[in-house]
Amino acid sequence: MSDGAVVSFRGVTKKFGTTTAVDNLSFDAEPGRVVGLLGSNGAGKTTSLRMLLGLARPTAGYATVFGRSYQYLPDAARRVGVSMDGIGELPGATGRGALTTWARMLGLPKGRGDAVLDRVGLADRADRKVKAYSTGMRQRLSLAVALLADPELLVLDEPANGLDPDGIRWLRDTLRSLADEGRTVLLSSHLLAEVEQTVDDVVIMQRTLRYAGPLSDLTSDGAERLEDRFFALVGDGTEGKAHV
Ligand SMILES: Nc1ncnc2c1ncn2[C@@H]1O[C@H](COP(=O)(O)OP(=O)(O)OP(=O)(O)O)[C@@H](O)[C@H]1O
Repeated sequence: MSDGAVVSFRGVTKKFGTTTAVDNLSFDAEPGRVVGLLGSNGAGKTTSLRMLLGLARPTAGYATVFGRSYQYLPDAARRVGVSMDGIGELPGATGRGALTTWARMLGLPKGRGDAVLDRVGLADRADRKVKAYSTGMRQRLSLAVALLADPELLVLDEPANGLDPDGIRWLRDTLRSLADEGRTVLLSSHLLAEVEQTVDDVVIMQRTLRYAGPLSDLTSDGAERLEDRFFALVGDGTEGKAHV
């Protein structure tokens, strides 16, 4: 682990029966950086994030947050904000109601929900039922839940999915300002064009690690596009029926 890494993967492998979803994955996420975990559909991104959060057990290797396994990290639910399908969803509640419930569970003041609703641009739709939200509004609400406890690390699984161009720009600016505040953001995505304008560092995986480091090193300071480098590293989509 490098000194002070917020997230570390070391030789992480996950097998589901005879399928190897993740194979010997190692990388670090450094403080104050926006790190994009990139890969085609089925590359193992969500499985990797689930292992980081203690939701799946590695077959080999280990992943840590702030130097510890998530399940042994004191105050983990406050220090690590998570946006991932199936986590924090309360479709029968209103946006405000869902955040109030989560704030209570995290031992936070009730007003905290309104603060994050404002930050994600949902204040004027706070009293609508979540089940009536569009996909983009659900993404914003999910980020609001992740931000509730003012976490040092955000782990976001495909946060750009379902956002319109305005939403993508909003997400980019929001993630940048979160990193400027000293937070670390680890996000997964297969939307290369959006990621290219958002992240500082990239981790490209296709079951195994293909690249980890600054985006600028990969794209020769803008001379090459991320998409071209991505396909050179993972193949053209025929391997594992990749689709990006
Ligand atoms: N619980 C599970 N049981 C069996 N196989 C699984 C399970 N979870 C994931 N897999 C398999 O592991 C591989 C990696 O899946 P994963 O969801 O991590 O990929 P991903 O990169 O997040 O893909 P996507 O971009 O499509 O969400 C796939 O082949 C998937 O079918």
